[in-house]
Parts: sequence; structure tokens; C-alpha cells
Amino acid sequence: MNMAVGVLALQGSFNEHIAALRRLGVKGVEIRKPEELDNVSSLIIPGGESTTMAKLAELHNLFPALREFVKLGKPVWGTCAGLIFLANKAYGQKTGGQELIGGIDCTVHRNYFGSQLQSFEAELSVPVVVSKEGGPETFRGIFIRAPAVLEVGPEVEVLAEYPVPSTNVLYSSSGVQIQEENGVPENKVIVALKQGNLLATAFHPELTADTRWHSYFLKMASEAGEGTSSSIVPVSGNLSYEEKQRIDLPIYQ
Ligand SMILES: NC(=O)CC[C@H](N)C(=O)O
Repeated sequence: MNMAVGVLALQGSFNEHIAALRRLGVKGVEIRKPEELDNVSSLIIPGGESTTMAKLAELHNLFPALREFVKLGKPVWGTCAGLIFLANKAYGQKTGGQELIGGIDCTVHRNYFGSQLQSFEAELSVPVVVSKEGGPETFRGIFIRAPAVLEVGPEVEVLAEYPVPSTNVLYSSSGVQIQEENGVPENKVIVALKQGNLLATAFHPELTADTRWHSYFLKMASEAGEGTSSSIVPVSGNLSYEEKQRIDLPIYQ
């Protein structure tokens, strides 16, 4: 049985993820209902606005199915708001908080880099996506009202960090200086991480023409599917009108 990559399609940049998968010849399936998760073997949670996305997920009764998906060890990648969904703990929530899926043993600050106006782009050093056969040595990260990860547990693999002025150093509720406590240099925050089959990036690879992060996730997904009956579904045949429109989405270079 072949299985496709699901993309949570409640809000945010899900079309852009589907377009990036399509560029790699892989079919992305929009997920809006819990039962639709049965048809996919891996999932991408796009960037957007995590409170809105969480409210919509609640409305569609998606949280139990999403948590089960994670619990079963199926690969999930969250970009930006998607990272917030996958964190076990979040700061900077609206009153009353929002539901999270959880799974990555980390604490995320929802709007660490400030408001929409403080959005920025930066070249990141990301050894896991750099090809040994050459090509660019960095990845251009697009940070839009981006979160950052401030604390990680021992099972988390840090894939990329971003330097910040030491005045940005945050303290936990108990007054402990978070970065120092975890041995992370005081002037860096975590912007890409992995725990088992869960991957998270604070920036938006789906808004660039660079598909290296999507390839990395597809590799994770196919490795997780090895020995089982599921594998990634290639897209074949001509593009439908809808798919063509997606591929033609503007790409931020
Ligand atoms: N671009 C994004 O996904 C922004 C996420 C945003 N900080 C939030 O809380 O939802």
C-alpha cells in the first residue's frame, strides 16, 4: 500500500508545502478531518498563526487524531506555527493558552523575534541539509513573526541555531537563565530541531525555491516506512489545473 504525505490544511502555508512536494515529484494530501490522517504515512504542519490553527483543529476535533499520529511514531514536520504545535511547552500564549499536539521535549517562545515587523531572512548553517556533493553551504531561513526554542530535553537533536543579542536572553518562570542551564551559548536560540520522527523548523522552507528541507523530511519519512508496507507516493501524469496553480505560486527567493 502506497501512502502520501499529508499536509494539515486548516490555515497558513499549506499550498506552498504541497507545491514544494510536487516539485520533488511527491503528492501532498490536504488534511482537514481526523479520518483523513488514515490515508497518509507522514504529515507536515505548515506555518501560519498557531492560535487560529489550533482553534480550527479543535473545531474539527483533530487533536486526538494528531496526538495519536505522533504517538504511533509517524514522521511529522512542523514549520513555524507547526513547530509551536509540536512543542511540549510554549511561552507567549494568549490568555487561556492554546492546545498543542506536543511530542518534542522543548519549550518554545511563540513570538520570540517580535511582531510581524521584526520578520527577517538569514543564512543558517544547517549541516544536515548540506549536500556532500556540493551546492550551497547554508540555508536561507525566512522568519515571519517567528518562534524560537529556548529549552530542549536530552533526546532532542539541535539542527540549527541563530545568534541573538545577549539582551534577548530569557529567564524561566523560576528565574533560571534558560540558555545557560542547558549549556546552549547565551547568545543563540534554537531554530531547527528533531526528536525521533518529529522535525521542526522556526522558519519557512516552503516559501523558498530551495527544497532541501523537504527532501530531508521525505528521507526521514521513507526511512520510517522501511520494513512496512507504506512508502512515499510519486506523482505521475500531467498536472491538474489545481496542481498547476499551486506550482505557479510566487516563490520568495
Ligand atoms: N509564521 C508563523 O507561522 C508564525 C507563528 C506565530 N508566531 C504564531 O504564534 O502562530
